[in-house]
Amino acid sequence: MKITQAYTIVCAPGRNFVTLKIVTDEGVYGIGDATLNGREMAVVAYLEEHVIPALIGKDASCIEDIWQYLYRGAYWRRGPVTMSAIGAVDMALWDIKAKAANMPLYQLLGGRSRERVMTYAHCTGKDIDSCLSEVERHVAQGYRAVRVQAGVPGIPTIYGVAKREGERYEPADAELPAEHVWSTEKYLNHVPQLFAAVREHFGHDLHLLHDVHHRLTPIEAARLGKAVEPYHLFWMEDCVPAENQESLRLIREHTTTPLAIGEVFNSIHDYREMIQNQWIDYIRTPLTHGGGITHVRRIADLAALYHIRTGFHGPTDLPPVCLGAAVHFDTWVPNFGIQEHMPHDDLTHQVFSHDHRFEDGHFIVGEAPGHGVDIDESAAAQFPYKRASLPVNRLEDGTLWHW
Ligand SMILES: O=C(O)C(=O)C[C@H](O)[C@H](O)CO
Ligand SMILES: [Mg+2]
Repeated sequence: MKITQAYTIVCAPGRNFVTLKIVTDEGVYGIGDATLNGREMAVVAYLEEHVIPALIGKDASCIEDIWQYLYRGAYWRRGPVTMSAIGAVDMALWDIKAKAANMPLYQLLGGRSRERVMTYAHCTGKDIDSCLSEVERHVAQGYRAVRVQAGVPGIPTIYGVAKREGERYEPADAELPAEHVWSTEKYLNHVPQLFAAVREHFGHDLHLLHDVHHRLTPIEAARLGKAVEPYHLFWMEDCVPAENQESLRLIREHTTTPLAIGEVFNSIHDYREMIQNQWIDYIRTPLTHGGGITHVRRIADLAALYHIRTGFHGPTDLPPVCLGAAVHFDTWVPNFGIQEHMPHDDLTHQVFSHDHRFEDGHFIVGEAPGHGVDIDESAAAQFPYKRASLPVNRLEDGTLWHW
């Protein structure tokens, strides 16, 4: 089964998405996601200039060899642009293989390990009270797990909190990066109050998650982890930027709050030290940014040796293609933890169809061959690309701060 054609489709039904379509001489095609939020066109250029020309004529069934060719065979390895490009190819090839075998992807991966996939929703509010209403709304929809983020008194804008009540937040909310102000002290004093209020109103059965978006130093993260221990979070996410993996050791030594990390990691090497030292509890890399199913499966297998589970990134900036493939992966992977779920809006669903369904806080995988997601190219053409950027952060004295 030879690859005869491959091309990218860039569209912005509400926000930017990059899709790779690979077509074979047998008429079977596959779809892969190449969306790297705020850096979309860098991946398009990498695919069009360096990957697609090398794919034409290759045997689409040789997923492993093509992966090795694009990764091991490249002088410049790793990094989000390269790994997202490889991820898109890999996802499309698994889609093709599963369609050719007339199987849903999860069957090809090894079959189901569970009936349904637990998800967590985003609950945000400008203050604690509006956050509590959002939690109530999501619990009424059936969610068993919620990520809770609230505005902090004295900080004008907090990333990850919707601008208006009942809305989603948009990570890439301006053509050029907006500038936010950050105060670690105000944040650290406020978050424990938020979780105390949520536990007081909703009891102890609901799973609670929180995302720090890399804003803390290791000792500050240790302080936050300890402070929220009475509210037993499901996880505290991305509490530090982790170029230095060893920083997780310090946090781990101080707190029993479980730690999730890695939505910006792209390779098993970004995790190796922290997995082998058991400094984390959940891996976050989505299939797109981690080189696809072939590579993320290896990270998950390494993690499983140390009781570490998956908790894939799934905001609206990852399109239904990535989410659809993730639902198959989540249905199969033995060490599944949870799946992030930020529902896409109607515009996105005009462009992408999917076969999985959402029920009672869970995803149920579909039975259509492949990963079950397709793109309507003429609908996509109605929504052209628009440059959009994530914000930057400065401390109150103007110092540029971490993501
Ligand atoms: O969903 C999350 O956990 C996020 O942190 C969202 C990210 O900030 C967003 O995807 C950045 O593109
Ligand atoms: Mg996050």
